[in-house]
Amino acid sequence: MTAEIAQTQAPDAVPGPAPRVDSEVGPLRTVLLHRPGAELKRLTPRNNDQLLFDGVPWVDRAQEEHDAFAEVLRSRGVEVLLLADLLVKALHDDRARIAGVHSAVNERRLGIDLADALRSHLSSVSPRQLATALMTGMTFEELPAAEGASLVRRMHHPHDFAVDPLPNLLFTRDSSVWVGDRVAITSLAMPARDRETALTDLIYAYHPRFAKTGRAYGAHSAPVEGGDVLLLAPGVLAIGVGERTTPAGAESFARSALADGLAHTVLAVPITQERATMHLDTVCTMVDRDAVVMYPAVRDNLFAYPVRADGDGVVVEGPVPFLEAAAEAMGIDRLRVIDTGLDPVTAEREQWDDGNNTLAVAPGLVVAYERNVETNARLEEAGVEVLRISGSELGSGRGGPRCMSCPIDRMALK
Ligand SMILES: NC(=[NH2+])NCCC[C@H](N)C(=O)O
Repeated sequence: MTAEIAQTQAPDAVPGPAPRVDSEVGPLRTVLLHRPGAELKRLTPRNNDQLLFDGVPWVDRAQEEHDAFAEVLRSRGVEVLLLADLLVKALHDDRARIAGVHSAVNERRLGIDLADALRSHLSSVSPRQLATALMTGMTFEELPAAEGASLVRRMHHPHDFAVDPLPNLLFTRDSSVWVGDRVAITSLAMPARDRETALTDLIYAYHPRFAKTGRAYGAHSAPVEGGDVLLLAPGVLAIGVGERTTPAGAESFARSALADGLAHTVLAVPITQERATMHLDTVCTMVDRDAVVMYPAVRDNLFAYPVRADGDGVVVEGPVPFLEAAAEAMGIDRLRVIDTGLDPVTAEREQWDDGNNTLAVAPGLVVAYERNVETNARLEEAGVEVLRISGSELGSGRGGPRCMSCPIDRMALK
């Protein structure tokens, strides 16, 4: 099935109970992906670091790899929603259009006149053209011709960005996260990704499918990224705190989840503040209801600060060993760590290539990059079924199957 056919089939509203996500591994019903598009063509050796890519991907191949990823999910009965389709649909609402235009036009960069010209241009184009501009960005050379002189236009290089592209939209995990039947619009730490949440925000606000969806983490002030949020079990969240999510982000997310009754325990987990471990899900993902795959180098030194509700406030304990705190909060004897037993160099290489970043389709069934041969073999030895996808190009953005997916509906665990 092509992406084109799939999009025309995605219904605006689905009958039945409201979608919800209470775990990392409950059978996956619906997932949000973003098929990478022209925004990846904006990457050059001069801007790729700033745009958080480690190279310049071959875009056609990245799209093929992504289509194959989506197809693997569909073959397992998962409904795949594509972000661009949802965005176009949402932008049919005038309020969404205003919000979208507002998010794209940066007066500090453009100056008042050019900003006005861009605003009126973007307000006049079709929803699809506006969606493209919002995702792909615009260079100065692509701005509409305008009357009168513009110093800003004259002095910028034609290839400078008037509206920044969003190549990291690919990683839908980070810009929104479902907890129970609510969705939280996150607050992304890096300037290159900041505007992504304007798009997820307007999708959930104006796409008819989400008309009844409530919000979590309404404040979305301090940085919290979805890659740091793990739903270990119903009512139990782990939040990585490191390069992206800050202590303030973890605290306010925890407070709001506890106050809303979406969680009874939130484990704040410090992780090393560096690119290789930018999110908790780069070192640890769940592969079964009581099992995780974890980067061996962090296994014995992951700690957690358990946060629980206490009257109107919270109590904070710890630090305590993560695995023990998690098992206790989850009400199980032990949270198993799949013993990858890898030598440190192989482990480091496969961690970098997102070997620990798996997406569970059901308990004991995960999608993983094929290149992480050793980690995948150990998962299979431990009884986890691995659906392999290729990610030679997708991986240049440093994200694996979990990063590239935002579950919207999972069945309850029995
Ligand atoms: N959940 C994740 N691990 N996401 C990976 C995001 C990768 C992206 N290039 C970034 O640097 O932000």
